[in-house]
Amino acid sequence: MSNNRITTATIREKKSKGEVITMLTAYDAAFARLLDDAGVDMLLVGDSVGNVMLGYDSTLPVTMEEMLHHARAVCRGASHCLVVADMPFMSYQVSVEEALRNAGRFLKETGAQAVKLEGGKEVTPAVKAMTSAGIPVVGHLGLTPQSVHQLGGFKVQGKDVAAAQRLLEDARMIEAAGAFALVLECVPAQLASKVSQALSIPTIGIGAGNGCDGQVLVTHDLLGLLPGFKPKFVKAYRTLHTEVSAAVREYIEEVRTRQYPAPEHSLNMADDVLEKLY
Ligand SMILES: Nc1nc(=O)c2c([nH]1)NC[C@@H]1CN(c3ccc(C(=O)N[C@@H](CCC(=O)O)C(=O)O)cc3)CN21
Ligand SMILES: CC(C)C(=O)C(=O)O
Ligand SMILES: [Mg+2]
Repeated sequence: MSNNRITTATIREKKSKGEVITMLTAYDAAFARLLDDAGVDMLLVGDSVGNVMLGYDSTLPVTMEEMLHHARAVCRGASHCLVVADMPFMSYQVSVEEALRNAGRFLKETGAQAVKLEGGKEVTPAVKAMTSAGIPVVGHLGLTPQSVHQLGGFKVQGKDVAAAQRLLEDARMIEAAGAFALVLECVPAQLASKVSQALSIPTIGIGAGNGCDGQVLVTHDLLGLLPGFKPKFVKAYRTLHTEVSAAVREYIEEVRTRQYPAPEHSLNMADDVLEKLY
């Protein structure tokens, strides 16, 4: 571990100092290097890799092997920020033993420094086993996409009194189980603020308002690389899909009209060698 690497302690300290934590998703080494160099605090190898990179229509089909493959690539590209690997659906629900073994694979086989898993009270035995084994854990409450079929769609969570109270209780239990941070996805801003004040560990919001201790976003959403996907909480800081499309159209046109490759892109042999060719 290098000396200036962001650690779970750095992330906890940021909350006590009132410094806002920044987190983005990464799925490959090239993006990991760009985001790391830009100074983001944490990278999440999200199981959203299923939607964003693998063409699935949910996160449910994503496997351990796929997550390990992407986590390895991200860790090769990231040298300063803290890398968190998302545990895929069914890698931590069956038994605590299986959960612990799978969490351990991320630290052993990829270089990730922490894992993230979705859920409240029901996952606290797994969170305890992991943290007892020295594996830092990030929790995830609110809209938990691995439960999309049970939730009945991608909807804001914790809107009524009972649901809000349950979420606050789950948050307390995840903290007590040893998690060092907690993602809150698609919960009312007022509830996310309350949870953030009630916990000593930092909350990291996505669609959870400005009162969280940090924010996370899917990098491809902030760059506008996925035309058509625009939930209310997404801010597209650029519209790169139009840039990508324009660049590729130019390439196609220049190749077809023999403008590319131009002489400066061609590799030549020496004249005396050329003369000896028949
Ligand atoms: N590219 C990408 N970005 C994400 O943020 C993301 C993924 N993929 N895949 C995994 C999950 C799925 N996510 C989603 C998907 C859809 C909505 C959505 O349609 N939200 C509605 C909420 C409607 C309501 O209840 O009011 C919205 O309009 O914001 C939200 C989060 C977040 N995650
Ligand atoms: C949206 C974030 C929190 C996530 O879990 C993912 O990208 O998989
Ligand atoms: Mg996820």
